[in-house]
Amino acid sequence: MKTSFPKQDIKVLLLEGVSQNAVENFRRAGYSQIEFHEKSLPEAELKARIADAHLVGIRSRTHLTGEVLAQAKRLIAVGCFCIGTNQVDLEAARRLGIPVFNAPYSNTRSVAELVIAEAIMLLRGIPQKNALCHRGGWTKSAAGSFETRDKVLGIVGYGHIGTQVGVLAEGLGMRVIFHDIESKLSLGNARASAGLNDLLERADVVTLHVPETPATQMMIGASEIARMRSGAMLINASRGSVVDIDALAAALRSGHLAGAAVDVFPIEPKGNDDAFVSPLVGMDNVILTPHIGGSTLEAQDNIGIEVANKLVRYSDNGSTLSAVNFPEVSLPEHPNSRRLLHIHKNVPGMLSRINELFSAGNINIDAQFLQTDPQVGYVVIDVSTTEAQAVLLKDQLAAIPGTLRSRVLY
Ligand SMILES: NC(=O)C1=CN([C@@H]2O[C@H](COP(=O)(O)OP(=O)(O)OC[C@H]3O[C@@H](n4cnc5c(N)ncnc54)[C@H](O)[C@@H]3O)[C@@H](O)[C@H]2O)C=CC1
Ligand SMILES: O=C(O)C(=O)COP(=O)(O)O
Repeated sequence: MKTSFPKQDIKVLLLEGVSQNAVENFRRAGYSQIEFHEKSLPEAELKARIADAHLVGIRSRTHLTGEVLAQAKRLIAVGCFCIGTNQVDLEAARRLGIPVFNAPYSNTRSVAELVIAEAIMLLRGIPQKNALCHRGGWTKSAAGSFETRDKVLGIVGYGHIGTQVGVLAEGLGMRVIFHDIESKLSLGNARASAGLNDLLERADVVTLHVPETPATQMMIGASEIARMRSGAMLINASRGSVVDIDALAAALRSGHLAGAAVDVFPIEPKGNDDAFVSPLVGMDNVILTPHIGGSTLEAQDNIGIEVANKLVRYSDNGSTLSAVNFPEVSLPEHPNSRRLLHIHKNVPGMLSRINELFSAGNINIDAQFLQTDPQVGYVVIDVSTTEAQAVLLKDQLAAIPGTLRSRVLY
């Protein structure tokens, strides 16, 4: 499909070492201006690089704040090559008419496998035994070592990852309980707990799989940790903001908790050359991993394809299917029509003002797709007209008060 704005002029900015599959997908789709960075960029450089980018791809480390997005004058869409979208100011993006996409499933199995491996390791006391062996020590003892069979695994956040952890844990013979703010179908023999406190009081191992939201910030603080069973273990592969890390360190030091596995931190290094600092450093009974829950080659390769495809589809066709902050429109192609996009504030009378333009110009609408959310309306209009007339219509559409964006797609 030949787009009205030439694809070779569309600048794609990819950060944080997203999979080369993404680069290849963009190239295959005809995009040639691809700027690739292995790391996230310091804020000043990010603002400079994003200023003329049309599509940007990030992972969990790059913060697209309202201030950064305000610099991105040409940005048409954001791709989060991960699950979490808390690093993007989704409201600011929506107000600017910028849809944000992510990969909601591709790395979930990788996280679930890591969590199960960690549960086994923690229950056996392997982190401290391993550390001691490396220092020339030897603790051949069964004290503090347990099988997973019959132990209670408490899952906080029973979504895509939490449910998979539950299924794998039941395969090992664990008893699974979960807590979620939504009512959820139990898989296998898993049972909903009577609330977070009930789960904390009953579980031998607690694992966190909630997104970062205002409600989950510091969800596990000193008083929640105090409720956990003496000798219990905590696994956090969700977000660093969910756990009060100082309270966790104190509980591990005092021996109230026997161990922990932590993959995500309140402050994480920008890239592999930067130092990692945490109150948990140096504790033998803690497994520390550098936010690699979703970092397997399988997951990253699939995410590269999935998110690049979503960005290409929006850029080529206007489809916003599975956008996380935007009305979702999935569109068939009408190659013999011209396609116009109009993104606007969702205020009364907008559609009639749009349609007046077409009837005034005596232009037949071949197809029209509209979706709204409380803030934004997104309408796609396919019309039989010349390119020059489509450009004129785009300018007229842009002049309607409340317009956020208007484009001729092809
Ligand atoms: N360590 C890593 O590399 C990775 C970390 N993650 C993190 O894991 C999180 C979870 O991922 P998914 O399971 O795919 O998300 P999901 O959206 O499928 O599941 C999250 C669940 O948490 C529940 N929830 C939300 N707020 C809650 C609250 N206040 N209390 C209790 N439950 C609550 C939701 O209802 C939902 O069922 C992501 O948001 C991301 O932050 C995801 C992938 C990789
Ligand atoms: O998918 C997520 O939400 C993750 O936390 C993984 O983030 P990453 O792509 O490894 O920076």
